[in-house]
Amino acid sequence: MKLQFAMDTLTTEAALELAAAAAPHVDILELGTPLIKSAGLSAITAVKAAHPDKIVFADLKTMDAGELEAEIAFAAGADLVTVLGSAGDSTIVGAVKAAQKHGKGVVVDLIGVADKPKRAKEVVALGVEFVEMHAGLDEQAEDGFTLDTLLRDGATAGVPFSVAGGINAATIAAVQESGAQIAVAGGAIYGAPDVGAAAAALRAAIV
Ligand SMILES: O=C(CO)[C@H](O)[C@H](O)COP(=O)(O)O
Repeated sequence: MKLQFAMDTLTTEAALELAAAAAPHVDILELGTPLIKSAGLSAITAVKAAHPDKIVFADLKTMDAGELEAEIAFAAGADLVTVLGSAGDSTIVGAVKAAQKHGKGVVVDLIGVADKPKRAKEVVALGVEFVEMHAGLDEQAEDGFTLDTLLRDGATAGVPFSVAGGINAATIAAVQESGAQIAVAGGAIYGAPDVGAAAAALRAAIV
């Protein structure tokens, strides 16, 4: 299972600092949606330039204009971009078209989608690389939140998937057991006093 570090910060400088500390322990460096909104596409270029050996993931969460939004992120250096699963098929197909042009990939984020296994199968048939079984920061803060539903949805979808939803050192083993190809961790790494050590601990928990 690969480890993806979601850098939910607001400046390119902060992202570069986080990436430098975590990079030895992670496979994928994600520029979080707030970072891209705050710093712009140049943040993608800066992270890719600093870490050309890593997969750079631009969490665009595109809902419309799929081809255009994916195109500008790939041109800026992204290897993977996200489109929302609640977007129309034509938006996803547009992003896939841009990915094919650049030899890159599209990930569909299933945040907010009620029937995640059903939508996962549909979007993989449209040509996306994998889906993200995702509970966002707000959903994680709701009473009674648990990762279990996401893990069950991933296991039953029958397509390649990642999981994101507050994964930490205590829960990453369950993510791996669910069959996920990628575990996404944000707060557990960037919120730790020692970012490198936190990333290393998550890596060590993957068997
Ligand atoms: O995309 C996101 C929020 O929409 C986050 O980057 C994702 O949820 C991973 O961060 P965390 O591990 O803190 O949940």
